[in-house]
Amino acid sequence: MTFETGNSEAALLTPEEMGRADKLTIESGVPGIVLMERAGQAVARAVGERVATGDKVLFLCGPGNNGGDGFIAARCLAAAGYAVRIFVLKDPAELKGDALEAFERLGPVASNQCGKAIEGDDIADDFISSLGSSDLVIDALFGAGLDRPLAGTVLKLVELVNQSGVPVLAVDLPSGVSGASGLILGGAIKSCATVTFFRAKPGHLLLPGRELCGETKVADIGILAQTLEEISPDTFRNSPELWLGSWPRPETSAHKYSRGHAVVFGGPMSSTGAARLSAGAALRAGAGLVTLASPPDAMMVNACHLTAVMLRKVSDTGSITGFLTDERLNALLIGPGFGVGATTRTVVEALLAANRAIVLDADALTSFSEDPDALFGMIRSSPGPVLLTPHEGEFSKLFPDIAGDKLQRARLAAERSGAILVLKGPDSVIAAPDGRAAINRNAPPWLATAGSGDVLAGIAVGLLAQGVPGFEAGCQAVWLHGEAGLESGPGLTAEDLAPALKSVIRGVVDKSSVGHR
Ligand SMILES: NC(=O)C1=CN([C@@H]2O[C@H](COP(=O)(O)OP(=O)(O)OC[C@H]3O[C@@H](n4cnc5c(N)ncnc54)[C@H](OP(=O)(O)O)[C@@H]3O)[C@@H](O)[C@H]2O)[C@@H](O)CC1
Ligand SMILES: [K+]
Repeated sequence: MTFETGNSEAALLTPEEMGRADKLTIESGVPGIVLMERAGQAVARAVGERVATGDKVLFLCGPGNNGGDGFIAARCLAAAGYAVRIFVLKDPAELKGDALEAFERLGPVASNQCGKAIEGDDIADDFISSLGSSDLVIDALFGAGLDRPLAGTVLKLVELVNQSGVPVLAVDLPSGVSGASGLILGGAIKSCATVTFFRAKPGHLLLPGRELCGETKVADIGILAQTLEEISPDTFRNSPELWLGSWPRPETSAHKYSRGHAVVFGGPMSSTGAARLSAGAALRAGAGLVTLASPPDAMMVNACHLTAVMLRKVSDTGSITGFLTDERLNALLIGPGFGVGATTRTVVEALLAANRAIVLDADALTSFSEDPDALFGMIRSSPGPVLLTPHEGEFSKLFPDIAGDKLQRARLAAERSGAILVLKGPDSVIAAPDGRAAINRNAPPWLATAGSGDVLAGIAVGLLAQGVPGFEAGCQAVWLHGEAGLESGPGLTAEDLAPALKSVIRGVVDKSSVGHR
């Protein structure tokens, strides 16, 4: 993979990769304590945006460098006139390296305002009384170095902070949240804001971690973007920076055939709406033409509801194969409302043999629950890009033995199936067999409504028809779908999404046109 500017801006770093960025920067001549100063000062600025001079700010500082960032911020805020109180987890005599240096830089603040959060196996009384009267808590217990579940008195401490109702600002990550996976290890701080450094971490975007971060701010601490070339991260925030370069911008001379022809395979008379939702979305996503391929019994009901989307009768696999001899039909979608069973498996096999870009959704996935390997074998022999768009239920049927966090599971499933995996949900993950993965965060909860997935699959096939590569098409589709959900607002139904795409696409086109006018 070439590491381009967009990738750099959208890159997410695991705690391990962040450690490498830190190490490379230190090796290039920037001392660790300088990075810690910048990190601590960024935290102090974020505090200054939330509480006023004179307010009581309580610091909880852990034994590592996360605690060190806390000491720096505490020194800056004390100097600025805030009523700072610092509680350390371990005896300061046990601090090492940059964290020790940061503690020493506290000077007189250390002797006047510092106490222990834990005495023996109990939470210190002094901490409990200070917590109740604080205006803000700074969680500088654990960040990237969290390596086991919170337990014992530390867990009690975290629970006490959460129960206090005092707002919390987290340094790097809310303590207890894994930066790599967003999972909660044992228990975790619930913060209203988080300040992280250089680049966000997967745990800031994946649930449940994302919900505990509050508003996440990424502070520049002087680590250069070039550092990423060495690290070559393969996890990204799903945002236009990642895929704007692949956005399908029609040439001035474009005609409808040059913008691709998507085909959506629809189901029987009793379930035709899903495929129509998909077809309408494919057209909105920019495919030049969209045809709904309908079984004979559903022709009338489809004909009554379609206008710009074309209709074609296909009665069996033979007539589908005949239809696909038209090579202009370059992207196919099957699944929404199609029906589950042997016929679906046969049609999917024919489509995968037809060497087109394909989206397999809903019933097309469920039909292979008994024998997913048969599907993966066919995908591997199909030269065109294949997108699988399961929700969690469909995923667990196709990949019953794949466990782990959402990012790991999507990656493993993409590798096993040979397809681009779009694992849907409030934090959808798009993963490619080559290891790239993107995490989406713009989907509002009101997108969880009947037909919403059919629209997503339709957007994806519309983008594939325009020649967008598989991974980017998956990322673009998920992002556009989320934005359309935001644009439509609470109370939306799936029918609202395709119309809402119009202004969303205008926004992307405006961004992608910069420099092209
Ligand atoms: N990288 C960068 O570029 C920069 C990084 N910076 C900052 O450094 C932070 C990372 O620092 P870090 O590596 O020292 O780890 P950190 O999060 O302080 O925790 C380690 C300590 O926690 C302990 N511990 C762990 N789990 C525990 C548990 N469940 N329960 C109890 N204890 C537990 C563990 O203890 P031990 O295993 O030794 O008992 C160890 O002592 C990073 O988040 C950011 O804030 C900035 O300064 C700017 C530049
Ligand atoms: K923290």
